Amino acid sequence: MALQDRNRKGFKRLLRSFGYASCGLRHVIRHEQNMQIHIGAALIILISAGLLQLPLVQWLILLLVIAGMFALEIMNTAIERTVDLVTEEFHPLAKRAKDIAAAAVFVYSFFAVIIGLILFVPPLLRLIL
Ligand SMILES: Nc1ncnc2c1ncn2[C@@H]1O[C@H](COP(=O)(O)OP(=O)(O)OP(=O)(O)O)[C@@H](O)[C@H]1O
Repeated sequence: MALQDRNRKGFKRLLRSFGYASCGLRHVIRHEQNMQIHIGAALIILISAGLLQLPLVQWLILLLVIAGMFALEIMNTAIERTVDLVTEEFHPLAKRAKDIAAAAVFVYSFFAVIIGLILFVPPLLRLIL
């Protein structure tokens, strides 16, 4: 956002903010392999949920988990870019910051997989057995 826009209010500013956000989103989708993997996984999960006709509450849980995953990956990328802006030299604190941001994604992914198993294994077993 241009610096002089920061004090402006109103619909135009809101629209401009959406524009900047979609620019950031496009960047992450284009340049982050992990984000592409998350999108692929989310599509497979949503199609599977449709095929298994999961109940509404389980759909809502899935959507929340998927949205959280996307948002966390986007924040991780923002932290990576910020660290790169501060230094492109090797620095222990740069490593620490990036590793911790990656750990946040890892922890969330771990629990997302557990939630996925809890939601999908019972209907899959019912289908198979
Ligand atoms: N400036 C730096 N100083 C020290 N270590 C760094 C620095 N930049 C990156 N690293 C180390 O390299 C790892 C990978 O960093 P990089 O910026 O390539 O992210 P990445 O693993 O490609 O993440 P993603 O795949 O999500 O883009 C970091 O987690 C960190 O351990």
